[in-house]
Amino acid sequence: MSFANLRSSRKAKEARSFVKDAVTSKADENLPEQSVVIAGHCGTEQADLADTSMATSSHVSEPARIAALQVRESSIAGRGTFAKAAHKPGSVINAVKPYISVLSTPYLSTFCTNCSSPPKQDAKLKRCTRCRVVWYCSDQCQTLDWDIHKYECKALQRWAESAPDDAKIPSDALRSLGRILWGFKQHGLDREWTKSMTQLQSHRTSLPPSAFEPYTHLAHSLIRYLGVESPLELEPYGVKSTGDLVDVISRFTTNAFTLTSYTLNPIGVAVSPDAAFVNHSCDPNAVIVFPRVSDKQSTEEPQMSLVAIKKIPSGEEVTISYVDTTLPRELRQEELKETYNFECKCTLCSTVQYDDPRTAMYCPKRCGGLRPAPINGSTPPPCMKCKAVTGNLEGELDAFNVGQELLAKAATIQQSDPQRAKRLASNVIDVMTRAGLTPSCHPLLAVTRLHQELLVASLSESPTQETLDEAIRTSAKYVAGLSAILPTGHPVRGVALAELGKLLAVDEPAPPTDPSASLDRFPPSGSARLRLARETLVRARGELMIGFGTNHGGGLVGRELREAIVRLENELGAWTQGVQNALEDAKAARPNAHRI
Ligand SMILES: C[S@@+](CC[C@H](N)C(=O)[O-])C[C@H]1O[C@@H](n2cnc3c(N)ncnc32)[C@H](O)[C@@H]1O
Repeated sequence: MSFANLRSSRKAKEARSFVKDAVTSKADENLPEQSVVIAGHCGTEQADLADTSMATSSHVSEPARIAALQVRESSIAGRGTFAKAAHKPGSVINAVKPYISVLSTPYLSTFCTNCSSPPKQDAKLKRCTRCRVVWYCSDQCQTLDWDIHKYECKALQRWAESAPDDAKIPSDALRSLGRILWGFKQHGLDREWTKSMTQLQSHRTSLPPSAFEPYTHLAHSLIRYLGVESPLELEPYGVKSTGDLVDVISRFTTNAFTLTSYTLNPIGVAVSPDAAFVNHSCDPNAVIVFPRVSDKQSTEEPQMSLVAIKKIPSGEEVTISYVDTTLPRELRQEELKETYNFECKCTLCSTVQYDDPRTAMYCPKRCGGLRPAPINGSTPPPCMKCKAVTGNLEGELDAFNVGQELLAKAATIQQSDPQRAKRLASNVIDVMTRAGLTPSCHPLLAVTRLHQELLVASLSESPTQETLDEAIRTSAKYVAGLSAILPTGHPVRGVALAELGKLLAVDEPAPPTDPSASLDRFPPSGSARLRLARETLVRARGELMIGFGTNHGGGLVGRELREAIVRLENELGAWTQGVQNALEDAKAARPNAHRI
């Protein structure tokens, strides 16, 4: 069930709330200064929305972004991107529409192929009537995409005619490569578009043997998808040899970004030379996000935005992470080697991190200290505070192995059998927690995330108090784990906090009749819960203003939260007002009571 549905159930209750007068919103007082008028109890909704779009449409202008960055030789690797001015956390260093973006197959009918937006409210996407594969939110988006889709459309139809039933739509990689090559043909081989794309790094001469088979397979499929029958027919695409074809594929795999929805769900692939010269660090000073810059549909979306999450002095190299930085060193290194062909030597990777939260366990004697997770075949590391060593090494190693195995299993069946996946996740969490893993330790953090997603998805139109509270507790554990690893303002942290805040703000289906009984339990009930929801949402919004860019108003999630905070303010006001009314009513009914 979506948060939107849960929110609408809260709205129904608001209509029944016992407010006497309009309640003044206090949300403004706690929101960052640059935020504009908040849609509130008075003021027309239209006027407020206009303000919002004005504040958020001022993303980086063309001259500003050219002035902001410099690409030059880097001490990390090859070419790197350097800041030409100082940046604060939340500063949008660059925001551009990618050269190509492609939606993953499950999202083709839910997002527009041109602007990656979901349909406007009460509207539907329109499908291309010829290939019946891609969908658009407007005629304008369809027209703009036609330059490339005119080639793609025929290729998709041809592919479907000969493909088996379960592969009627080519993979994301194949559709992306098709768009890159048609781009070369459409723009011209001597044009800026093509030149920028062919300047991107290729690993053709240093590909590991493990890449030969997938590359060969992709090359064959690409030739079939393009519908070419002889090598000569590849020349208009700038491909004159097998080596050229390997270059195209390698440039794509080395420089592609995951296209995400505004809440960070992966929905496809994007490539842009404007972002491709940013090197990797496991402790980066910036992120790439797709925040949705304006509340309005825009053909300029998706805006691929490079946002500072730490202070970046002028002249410093800008870095992002190519992989999930909540993973421990070995797993990050494995993925970087496999996909990007390098060994990371950043500080996090090259120095021994005894206190790395990604591998932290509690002291076996529970003295309050932490210790690194044991590794198969090595002496178990002692607690860093009291030096105690585990007496249950085998049990702990088992917990890690079982955790990793069951995480993979639960992830595989999460769509087909969510109930079983939920039970599996819950059991694994128990095993790992009993073994002493901290909430940030891998794979406990990953299983907690999966469990939280499954719990939220299973909340029905009328969730029970028990299921809602369990979702809140799991969300809180996930936020705690993330907060130990990611810096303040990291967009993943901001979105996780926003999810927790929204869950806390959902109507309690069956709150305890005596609210004082819930004072020391988590989550609390009644007004204490609403206050916690508000605090969490305000904190989330502060972090989103960094992670999705201050100029972007914290992205669409940040802008949505601003409205959620106002609604909560009103409701909290209603509680206070209601209690006051009740006290006044009681006093009026007993005029002489105070004389007793
Ligand atoms: C998206 S490109 C980044 C720009 C690249 N340095 C260039 O000169 O075009 C990714 C490639 O850069 C190199 N690279 C990026 N970050 C690196 C790092 N931290 N250590 C080593 N190589 C890195 C790797 O070869 C990787 O496949």
